[in-house]
Amino acid sequence: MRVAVIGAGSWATALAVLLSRNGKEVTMWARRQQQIEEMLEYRENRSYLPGVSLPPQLRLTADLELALADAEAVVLGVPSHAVRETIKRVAGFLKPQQHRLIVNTAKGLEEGSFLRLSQVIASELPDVFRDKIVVLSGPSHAEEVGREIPTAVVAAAAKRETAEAAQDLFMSPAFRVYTNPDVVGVELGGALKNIIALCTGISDGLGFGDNTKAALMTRGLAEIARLGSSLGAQPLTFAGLAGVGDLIVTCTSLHSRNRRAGILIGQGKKLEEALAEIKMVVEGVRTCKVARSLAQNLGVSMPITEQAYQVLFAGADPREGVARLMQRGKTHEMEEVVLNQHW
Ligand SMILES: NC(=O)c1ccc[n+]([C@@H]2O[C@H](COP(=O)([O-])OP(=O)(O)OC[C@H]3O[C@@H](n4cnc5c(N)ncnc54)[C@H](O)[C@@H]3O)[C@@H](O)[C@H]2O)c1
Ligand SMILES: O=P(O)(O)OC[C@H](O)CO
Repeated sequence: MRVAVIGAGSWATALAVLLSRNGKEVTMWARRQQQIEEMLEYRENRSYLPGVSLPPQLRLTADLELALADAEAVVLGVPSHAVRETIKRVAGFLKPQQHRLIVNTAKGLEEGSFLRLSQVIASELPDVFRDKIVVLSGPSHAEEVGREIPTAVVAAAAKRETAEAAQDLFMSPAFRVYTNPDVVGVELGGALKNIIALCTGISDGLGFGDNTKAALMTRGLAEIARLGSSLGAQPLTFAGLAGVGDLIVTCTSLHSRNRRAGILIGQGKKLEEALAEIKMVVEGVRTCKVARSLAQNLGVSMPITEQAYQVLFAGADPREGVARLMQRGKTHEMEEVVLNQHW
């Protein structure tokens, strides 16, 4: 299968390398010609994925039409805020008979519309492409995938054949792909865990310990599942790779940009300073704003997300945010379940 990878950041590059190694004919598109020149010169994406060689057969271009010209699968690897403008441009070159798979790999929610990214993509494409959209998510840092470190992810699509086509495309000895029909849950798990990763980073930056991190991750997963279920996700999905799996990797890995940004904020840096230092996209920041509004609109309780919002956008002291979480009113651990039973 011929593949166009759209974007040339860390994740797009790691996936383009993986697909090339899988024997696919891959063209990777970057919006800046200068980045293409750099990658052509060094056969390495030094800015976003240093230390990983670009296979000689991987083609590179800043010409979007050329990238899509003979592709059958399109893999979108741009940040969430760029998904709509990118798919709008891509749409102009898509042909229903030729382009059989549209894979989104970004993790986020659209500001303003509150849409999941597969919904954003669907809204910009003719109906004939609806069943070709797949979401690839799960615990997968580019730095490790680029080095062929064993990784397992999940491909979610409304149609089973579509998810299986993505599974066939990406599957390799070091990259195991499961399928899942729950697009809503897989997308929300991938997007919302970034907020919790910022929080565990803040906790680490404040000098708190593993107990605090475990509490944030566990209660974070509870509020992810609460919002997800209210939006139609299957609760069990949050126990899978796109849920707890991605939460674990992002909250504990040194590769995580969200966690690293959180550490800097916990150490006293302003949000803008932290983002400038990380340089790469920190999706949890925008997602926090969107998720907080969604939760408020739906009447869903997300106390950790609320405190993250206060710290990121309202100038709250992170230490006081943790104190407010610790001193909330008493509650059951499984309140949604327990309150509906005799106990
Ligand atoms: N890095 C990972 O390990 C990883 C793993 C899984 C998923 N993701 C997701 O993939 C998405 C991309 O993340 P990343 O890590 O590759 O980011 P990155 O910061 O490494 O790279 C972002 C790339 O997008 C480009 N870009 C920025 N604005 C753009 C625009 N308006 N149009 C087109 N291109 C634009 C940048 O020039 C850069 O090349 C995110 O949603 C992230 O959550 C990342
Ligand atoms: O580096 P992060 O925090 O953006 O996380 C990247 C991926 O989502 C991990 O699966």
